[in-house]
Amino acid sequence: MKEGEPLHLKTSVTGSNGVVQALLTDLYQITMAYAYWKSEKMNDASVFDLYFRKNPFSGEFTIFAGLEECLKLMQSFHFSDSDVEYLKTAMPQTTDPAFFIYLKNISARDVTLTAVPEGEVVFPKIPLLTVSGPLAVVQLLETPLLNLVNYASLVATNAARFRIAAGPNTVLLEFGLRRAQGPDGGLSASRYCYLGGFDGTSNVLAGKMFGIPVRGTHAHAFITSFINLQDVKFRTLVSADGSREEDFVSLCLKYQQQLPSVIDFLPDQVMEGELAAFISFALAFPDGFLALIDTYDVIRSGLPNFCTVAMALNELGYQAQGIRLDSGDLSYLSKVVKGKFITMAAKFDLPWFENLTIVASNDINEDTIHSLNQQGHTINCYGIGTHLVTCQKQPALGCVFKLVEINTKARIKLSEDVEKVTIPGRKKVYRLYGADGTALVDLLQDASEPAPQVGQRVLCRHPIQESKRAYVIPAAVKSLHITWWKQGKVIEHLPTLTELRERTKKSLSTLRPDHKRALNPTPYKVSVSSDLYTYIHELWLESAPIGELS
Ligand SMILES: Nc1ncnc2c1ncn2[C@@H]1O[C@H](COP(=O)(O)OP(=O)(O)OP(=O)(O)O)[C@@H](O)[C@H]1O
Ligand SMILES: O=P(O)(O)OC[C@H]1O[C@H](OP(=O)(O)OP(=O)(O)O)[C@H](O)[C@@H]1O
Ligand SMILES: O=C(O)c1cccnc1
Ligand SMILES: [Mg+2]
Repeated sequence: MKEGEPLHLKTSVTGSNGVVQALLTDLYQITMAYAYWKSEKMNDASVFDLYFRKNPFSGEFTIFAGLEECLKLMQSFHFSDSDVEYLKTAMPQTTDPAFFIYLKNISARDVTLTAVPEGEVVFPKIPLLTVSGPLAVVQLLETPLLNLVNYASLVATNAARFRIAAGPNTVLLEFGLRRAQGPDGGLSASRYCYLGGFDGTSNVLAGKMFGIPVRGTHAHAFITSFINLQDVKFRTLVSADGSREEDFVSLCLKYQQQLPSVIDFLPDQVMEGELAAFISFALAFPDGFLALIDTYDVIRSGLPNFCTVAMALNELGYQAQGIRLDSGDLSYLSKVVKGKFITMAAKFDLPWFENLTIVASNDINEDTIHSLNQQGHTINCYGIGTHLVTCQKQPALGCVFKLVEINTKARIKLSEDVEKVTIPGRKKVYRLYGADGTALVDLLQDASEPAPQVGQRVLCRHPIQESKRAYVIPAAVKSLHITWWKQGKVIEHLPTLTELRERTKKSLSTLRPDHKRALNPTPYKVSVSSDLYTYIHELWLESAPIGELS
């Protein structure tokens, strides 16, 4: 199985999550469907946009994710006999029985879904999905589509932010399953954190289902379960080349005598149980020895014990992998560890000792990583759980699903808060790039307007504020929306998770660094064409009753 390749065939788009189904919706979608049906509006031609209004985490970008799951929903969308039987009990007795026959026969075959490709960087007000089709059916899709996009995009964005904070070369592992919001929260987090730039997950089911590399170390329980060396029952290890077999415990004890003068520790202060645990782990995984060294005392016990076992492994032709720190001052301790590794490398002429993995975990968030960067550290791998998967800094994205056109007539939703006024009509979305490949602005136009052309000046206007406008001469223009679902079929190739992860990386690389910085990032411009600006404001005036003062 290739990395990022799920077990099922991509073309089949079979539902991977049985919970995602037509009934996973709010009751009001069903009651509205009934009222539409009663007034014979159910087949009115509707267009809805799904978008968010504000980037999460005080940031200025968002990663769009969840599209493949939306397409799976489209494919499986129907009400089964038992769903309909249940709905008969949930709806009032007065409900016309013919409505349930209508419900039984609906599907997404007459729905068209266009969307930004999954993994793309997106911004407020940009329709991530535009869903058009029979009013009642598209209305019924609102809740599950929002559910599938909101958390996926939020956690993918969170992961991308951790990636930016950690830099491109640090390994990022997602350790969140135990803290996630339920089983699906855990699985979704693993999938979309990988999309957002993580390198692996501890979640084994996510590894099987999505082809994400699975990684792991061991827990404090493993260390504390060993009391002394008598707990090591099988003591021998065959060398890597198979030429000899040694009593591995004795070999470790030999190095325990040699090392104090090299890395400065007192043999009577190292914890014997910890050494026994490390030895047992090394015997089980001689090629993959990575030890959790903070159970008792990193400097006095964990680190000396690690070096002892690593040297014994080395004598038998195996290279240790590294250590994990899960408490204490991670900047200070990582530097101490690195210093000792450098000493070991020099003393024994083992260059790889200098580059061993130093994993840090323990309640790490984006700010911790920025702070560690400022202080200086030698961590080259983070294991991150709670803050990543629960998105503690901002637990919801707030995507909305708004009607923008009915029977070819544009609709607008007004609000006291001008930022909440919807952008009416069926639109097209373009991203305009500068000569150096950076994204300059996203431009929304009415679908009937001609696309902006490379090298030709376009007036880009703030959708609301009259004075905010700019001329842009794009060096490249990308139409952001693709039609994914039409006439009951997925009509585009769906990328693998690895391809989506690559897209995220590439898309983020087109964004100027000041849009991505953690503190007070510059907002990216989302604008409308001059014609769309005029249209919005005309419709706004038409739709807002004039007050009378007396
Ligand atoms: N150098 C550092 N700068 C900023 N934050 C750090 C640094 N080192 C560790 N942290 C963070 O500080 C917090 C320390 O956690 P806490 O106060 O619970 O102590 P602990 O080290 O886990 O102690 P315990 O030994 O009880 O497990 C963690 O969230 C960790 O990520
Ligand atoms: O801290 P997080 O970012 O959520 O990462 C996952 C945590 O889960 C594990 O231990 P656990 O927290 O279960 O036990 P501990 O707190 O006693 O180490 C691991 O040691 C990490 O600390
Ligand atoms: O493998 C690990 O070290 C791990 C996995 C899950 C949670 N904490 C740590
Ligand atoms: Mg913890």
